[in-house]
Amino acid sequence: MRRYGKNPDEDDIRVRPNRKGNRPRTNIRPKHEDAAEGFVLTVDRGRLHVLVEDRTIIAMKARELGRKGAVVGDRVAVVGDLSGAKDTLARIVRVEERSSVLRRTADDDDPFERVVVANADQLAIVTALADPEPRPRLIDRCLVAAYDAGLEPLLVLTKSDLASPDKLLESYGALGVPHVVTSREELASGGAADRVRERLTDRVTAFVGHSGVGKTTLVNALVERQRATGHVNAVTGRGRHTTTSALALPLPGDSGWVIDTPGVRSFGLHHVDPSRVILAFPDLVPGTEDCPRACSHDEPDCALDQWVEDGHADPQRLYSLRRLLATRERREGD
Ligand SMILES: Nc1nc2c(ncn2[C@@H]2O[C@H](COP(=O)(O)OP(=O)(O)OP(=O)(O)O)[C@@H](O)[C@H]2O)c(=O)[nH]1
Ligand SMILES: [Zn+2]
Repeated sequence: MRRYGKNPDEDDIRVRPNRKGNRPRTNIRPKHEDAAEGFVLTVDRGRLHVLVEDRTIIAMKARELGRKGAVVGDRVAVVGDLSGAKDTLARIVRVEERSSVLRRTADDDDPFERVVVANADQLAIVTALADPEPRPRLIDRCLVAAYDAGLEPLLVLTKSDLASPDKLLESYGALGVPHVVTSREELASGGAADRVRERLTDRVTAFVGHSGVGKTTLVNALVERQRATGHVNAVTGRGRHTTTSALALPLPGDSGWVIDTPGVRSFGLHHVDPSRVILAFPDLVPGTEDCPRACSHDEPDCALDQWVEDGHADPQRLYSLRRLLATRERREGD
């Protein structure tokens, strides 16, 4: 986490080295030098549950944060009563710079984007092979959200005791997305959790999935404890938006974080920029040089068609990219 100058006589404007080595950035020295570092575990009706050292404390946003909110996965600076004792309330005075931001909109016509999880580096997309039936469009939309946010996707296909994963895996073959297949038997033996955990080591992984796919069952197996009830907000009522509060759970032995998110019916992509999605297809990027300005790569003048026809890349890759991009255009519902 960031450190600030120890000498109070130092200039107020500090230049901090930046990893990319370009534009130097200035930072006003923050007021709360004595603040503790915290990690947001969940948000419950405006109250944030924050891990400070080994205690979970309840905190609220300080007014000085303005409209900027803290979400699950955020690294924050907290002041006030940090004892974690009953009925104490600390204040979050700063939200540290995020390494990633997973967003969704309630639906595609909704311009209001919600930050779902901060600082995740992987998105586990949980899909049942049956009961409920897989929804390839929802998977595609989650993939687009992952690529847009710079998260590595992981397909977790549950309930293989009910149906074969072959057909689904075939349609994702060209995308090269890593996958894990689990079944009821493997859940019982612990094998499923072991294999999924291998993919989670030392990472922050957000789990998303449609309701009923077995996400909670799997997450509980991964973290080896029953989740305390009442942490995750439920649907607030008909016609209103579902509260999207996720819950961060540590993996055994501090080997990473699982961030469980409430079941989703849709994954709005209003905010997605196609020029970021193509970055997940580095093999196709050189082919976009002759594209018209602001090409969506899913339009008649797109240069990728000719480029792929000339043999520079696998046509299946372009097909997959187009399929993903098209999920932004169509209505949701399946
Ligand atoms: N046959 C079979 N059933 C499973 C498997 N994994 C989970 N289930 C069952 O699927 C049902 C739904 O599982 P949950 O873990 O509650 O699903 P969820 O995705 O968390 O759903 P929500 O809580 O609604 O978000 C439960 O009855 C589980 O016992 C599996 O691998 N095979
Ligand atoms: Zn193009």
